[in-house]
Amino acid sequence: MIRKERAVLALEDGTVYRGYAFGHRGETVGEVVFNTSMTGYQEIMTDPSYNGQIVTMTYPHIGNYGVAIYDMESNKPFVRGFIGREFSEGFSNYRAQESLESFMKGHGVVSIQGIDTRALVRRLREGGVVKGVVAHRSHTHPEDPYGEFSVEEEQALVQRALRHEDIDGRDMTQEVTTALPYAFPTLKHGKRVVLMDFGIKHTIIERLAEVGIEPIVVPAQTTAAQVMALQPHGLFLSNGPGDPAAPTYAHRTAWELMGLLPTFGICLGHQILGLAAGGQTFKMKFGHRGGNQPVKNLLTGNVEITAQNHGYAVDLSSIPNGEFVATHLNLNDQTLEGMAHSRYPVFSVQYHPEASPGPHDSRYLFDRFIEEINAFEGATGTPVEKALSGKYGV
Ligand SMILES: NC(=O)CC[C@H](N)C(=O)O
Repeated sequence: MIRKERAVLALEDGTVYRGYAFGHRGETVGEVVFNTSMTGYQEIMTDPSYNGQIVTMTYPHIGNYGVAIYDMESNKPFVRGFIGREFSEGFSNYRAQESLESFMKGHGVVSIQGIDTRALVRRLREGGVVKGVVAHRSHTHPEDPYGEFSVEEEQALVQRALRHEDIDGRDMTQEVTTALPYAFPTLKHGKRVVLMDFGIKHTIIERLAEVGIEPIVVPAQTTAAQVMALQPHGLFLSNGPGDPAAPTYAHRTAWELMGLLPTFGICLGHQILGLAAGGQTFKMKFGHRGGNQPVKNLLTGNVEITAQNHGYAVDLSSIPNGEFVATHLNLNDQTLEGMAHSRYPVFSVQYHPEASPGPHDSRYLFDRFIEEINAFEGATGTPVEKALSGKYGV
């Protein structure tokens, strides 16, 4: 009989799931969320937007194609922990260099498998996301990693989850943004776009480069004056972790630049545009995380199947004076998925048009961005006059 090292997942509501240790041996705490993608575990783990979260994959078998260096969305995993029904120990993929477990061990990702992930996801859907602790028995009882935790020990882990700081209200962009600006070299000379890095995924940079954009990636705290000093043709606001209401400096920068540059925002970047315009965001019960979220494009009437990863949404009705209008809606719960400024070439989506992992239905948004940049450049007058000429609005 193979003896497996024990582990538990203890939630702040007192629920304890007993399973087996996987990945780096230790103990971890974070917000427990679920993702319904069937593939893309590596991209999910390395997406900085998951900073502070422990991700449960609903698909029951994870890890069988290993981990490949080309599939990194950033330089390391940002998930605080990973939960699966069953993780593969081996892998079969000519592109891969290592197994999921060796990747997790190399980067300190504490994980648990062998729990009833369907029951866990039902709980998160019904009660909303909660904080939780994943603890490996080998961490506290190295002499007997195969034994059970006592009820007292499990209750202490529940208390640890309860005491953990909420994501709500926390500015986490500071933890993931680049320390220094850097340029992304492209083969052909392209349009210069300042990319505010709140926790950028590499695939977004690649999609921008593909349409002829040369991004200059700058730290989240960069001011509007510093952005303009780079003489860009456009502005991009990236995805990122945490509560979008917290990084108020970013709302100010976005507000000061509104109308001066063609602007595209994705996910956290979309939320920041809503907040910059005086609107509000709210925390959703369990968010949207997966690769098959249906979104209606209100401009074309098409339905796009989209990749998503967010726990907050913009309340469009809270934005004063109809500054932004809805362009995309989620067909599952009717929340706002995209908006455009009523006068300026400024638009954004809550979902991830770069996918990775996910369908490619929404890639046209990158073409739209370069079209807006080219049109803005071709127009005459001051930046505000160009933006106000009305040619580039919805
Ligand atoms: N992917 C993202 O940019 C996520 C945005 C934000 N942290 C949210 O959870 O809603």
